[in-house]
Amino acid sequence: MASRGTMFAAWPSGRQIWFQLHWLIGIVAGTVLMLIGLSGAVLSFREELIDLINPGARTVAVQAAPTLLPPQLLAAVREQFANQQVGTLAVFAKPGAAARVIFAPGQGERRGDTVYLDPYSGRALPPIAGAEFFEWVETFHRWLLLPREAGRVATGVLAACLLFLSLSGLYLRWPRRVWDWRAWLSVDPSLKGRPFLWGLHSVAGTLALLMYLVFAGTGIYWAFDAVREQVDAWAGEVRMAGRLSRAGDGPTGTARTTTESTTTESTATRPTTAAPSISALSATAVSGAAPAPIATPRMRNVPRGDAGAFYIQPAWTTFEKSAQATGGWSELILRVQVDGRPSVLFTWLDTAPAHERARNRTVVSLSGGEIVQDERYAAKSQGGRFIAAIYPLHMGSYFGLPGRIVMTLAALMLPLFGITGWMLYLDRRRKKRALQAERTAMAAVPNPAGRPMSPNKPDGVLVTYASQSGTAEGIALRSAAVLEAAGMPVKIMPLNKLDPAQLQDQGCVLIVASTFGEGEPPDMARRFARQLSQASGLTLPHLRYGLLALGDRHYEKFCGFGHTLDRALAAAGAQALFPMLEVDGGDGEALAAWSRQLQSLAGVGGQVNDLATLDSTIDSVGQWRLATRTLVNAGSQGNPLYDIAFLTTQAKLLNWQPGALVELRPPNTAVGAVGGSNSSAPDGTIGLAPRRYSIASLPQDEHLRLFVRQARHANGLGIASGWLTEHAPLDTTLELRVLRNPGFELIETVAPCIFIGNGSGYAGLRGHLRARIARGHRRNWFLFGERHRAHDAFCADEVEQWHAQGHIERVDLVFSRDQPERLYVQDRLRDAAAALRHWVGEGAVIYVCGSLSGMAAGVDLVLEETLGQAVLNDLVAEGRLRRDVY
Ligand SMILES: Cc1cc2nc3c(=O)[nH]c(=O)nc-3n(C[C@H](O)[C@H](O)[C@H](O)COP(=O)(O)O)c2cc1C
Repeated sequence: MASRGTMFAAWPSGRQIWFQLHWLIGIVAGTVLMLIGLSGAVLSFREELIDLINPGARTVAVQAAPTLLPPQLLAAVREQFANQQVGTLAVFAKPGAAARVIFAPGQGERRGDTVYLDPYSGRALPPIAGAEFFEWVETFHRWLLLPREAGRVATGVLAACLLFLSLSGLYLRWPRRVWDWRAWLSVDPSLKGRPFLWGLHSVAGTLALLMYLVFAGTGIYWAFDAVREQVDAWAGEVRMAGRLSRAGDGPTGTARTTTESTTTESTATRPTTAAPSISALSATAVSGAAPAPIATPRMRNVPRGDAGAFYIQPAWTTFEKSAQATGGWSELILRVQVDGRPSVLFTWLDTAPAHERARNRTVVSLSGGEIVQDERYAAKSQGGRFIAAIYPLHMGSYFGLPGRIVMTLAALMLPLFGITGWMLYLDRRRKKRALQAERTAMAAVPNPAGRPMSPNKPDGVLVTYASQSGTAEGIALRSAAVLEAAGMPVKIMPLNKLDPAQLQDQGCVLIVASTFGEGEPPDMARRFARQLSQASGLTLPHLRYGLLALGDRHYEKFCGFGHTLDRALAAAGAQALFPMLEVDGGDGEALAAWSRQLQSLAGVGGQVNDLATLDSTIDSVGQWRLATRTLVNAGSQGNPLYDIAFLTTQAKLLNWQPGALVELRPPNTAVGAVGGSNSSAPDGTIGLAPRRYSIASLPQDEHLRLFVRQARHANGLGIASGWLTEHAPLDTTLELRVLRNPGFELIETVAPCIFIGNGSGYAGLRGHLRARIARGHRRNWFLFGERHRAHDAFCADEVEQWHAQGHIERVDLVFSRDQPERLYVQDRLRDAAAALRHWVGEGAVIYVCGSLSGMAAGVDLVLEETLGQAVLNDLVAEGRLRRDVY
């Protein structure tokens, strides 16, 4: 058993570690990032959406009269909202644009109310709808609805995760043809399954990479004080005390627009205004240390003044003069500062600002009306401008509307990522679980012949695999199990545990290798591939090898790595046991060919059912109760055939595709019960290896039905079939695994179908027939063989009834021993050659289920005779000849 230990994966390579981290972080953080992306997309057009919901609520009809100036507006506010403290007042030069007041928050409130004012009269406009929703979205986007500090760190960590995912994703998808744009940006829509998802995921990632780096970088900047301070310091942006109260420029600064600043990119010049009337407000109304109108962590303790309570006319006049001297303003926010010397802070944009955060800040003393600070965007250093651009870069508004659209699309793509990433992960997990089950099954199988498992012995086989997502590994494991079951000494190990030089010691090696990237080896096999390409003096004259290459024909280099291996082994003098087999997706025919090769290598017959379903994948595993068991061929010359039904209490298990298989492992007691033993099992099988049967029912039947032929040997009944048909008491509960059977699945088509089979093969055909009938497809031809009508016509009643009802167009039941000469399915098919050609000409799909040697081989021959090899090849290539034979 020592050789089994080598089945487990070797130490992962650096690339595999990156991959593991990528999906781990992707799964953990990706889900929240999806929501952050969605909320960001909603916020990016918040202003437009609010205007859409509230048409005209933030603009009034343009009048010839001048608009009120801030002192007048504040007076109007004071009249209408006597009990409220004004936090900030925003005014806009754009004609008709409403002014906006944000009041200081009340006790226990996070944010004060927002009121829009008619700029001509100062009258409060009706409240706008939807603002609260956007605030909620913003709270989620910036703090995940957590308390601010904790939320800020949490979003910062998520931003760091996004950065990691973007960079590791870039590394993992780095194409070999770096200069070919297609390698980076095209995804073939004809790909299916995992390759398609992978393509979508990586191409979308490439497209959005730059935007994600911006999202992540800006997010990290806002989240962590230390980072921000460091970046500010590099940029030479030293914060002055007064700067702490910058309106609308909080540390996170994003999406402040509705409440504190504006995204308007208006270049409108300020309209002509009349001389302001002086507010009658008294300077004695100073309210000292009012709570911060809009508290941000760093602003919390800075006292604020109630702007409405101050006589700000002198300060306004000074500001006006100063701003007009440099061309005027397009929008401004004013706030009274009472920490230290009372002053008014004007945060404002020029008439043609570079972007929404190209702000100027002017602080004017309240008492003397002189300028205390005047910080102009135009005078900022490169570093200062860079810091100011962080928010517009995050929003995309730095590049105007196109930039905003691009960033919004990138944010919307985060869910696409999350979903494709999750799908890839779930697919991988499903495969991993299936593989784990295979490994466990392998580990449980005793060495049947009791021989030492030395692959170095001439009759020993080394099975090795190169797999990215588990398909090749699964096939390798099942291949090894099959060879073991046939009594061959087998050793299995992944290719990353092998050194090309080690092959010199092997007599026979079977390799199952998939292709990844662009015709490249899977990650796990890169080292081996590199060593092989460098091993110029490698000679392997004693080695015989069989190669199964997995790939997808939609890729330019179909089975590229398989070909690389094949060439290298041949060049080293190794002998191919058979020409390399290529598997495109779940190509049942290629796998059946591999199965036959395994069978001939092992020198056994009768095990092809296990082999032909090498690429099966598990749909479900669950407990089923053996409910009924009926002998359906009493008096037959053949072995007894039982119709067996299982029931389950778990409704979710009632889910499979027609053509699916069920796998069961008889309990240990079955060996004793049927009187067999591992080593003496006459069919070369090993005791408790799993057995597979076609499912004859559909999920809507609410039971799982099998037709099981009881195997009889000189020393007793077959272990599984004997247990199932005779020894297992009714109501026994056992675990069944339902497996997909890709090579035999029903094709969804209105084209005609021909169903050919014999014996217990009826089970596989019955599921298909039932499904076709349920879907209203009547162009079905059923051609089936058994021995005697008197005893073996177990399916005749229902099939003839379906025929009479018109569900099956043509039925041929062939009873081989009911007439003097033996007559089989293939003979009837030959007689019906003209009809066969006609049906195939109409696009028919042919399903064959039943015995391999007796029936399927004969049917193959007739198909070739009747249709010709070329048509037969086409049928196989198009997946129109589907077989489940054993
Ligand atoms: C990202 C990616 C790249 C692939 N590149 C190729 C290729 O270049 N040539 C090819 O024939 N198949 C290619 N395939 C298809 C795989 O080889 C195929 O799906 C195979 O069954 C995977 O087996 P595994 O699960 O053992 O890795 C690619 C699949 C993916 C997901």
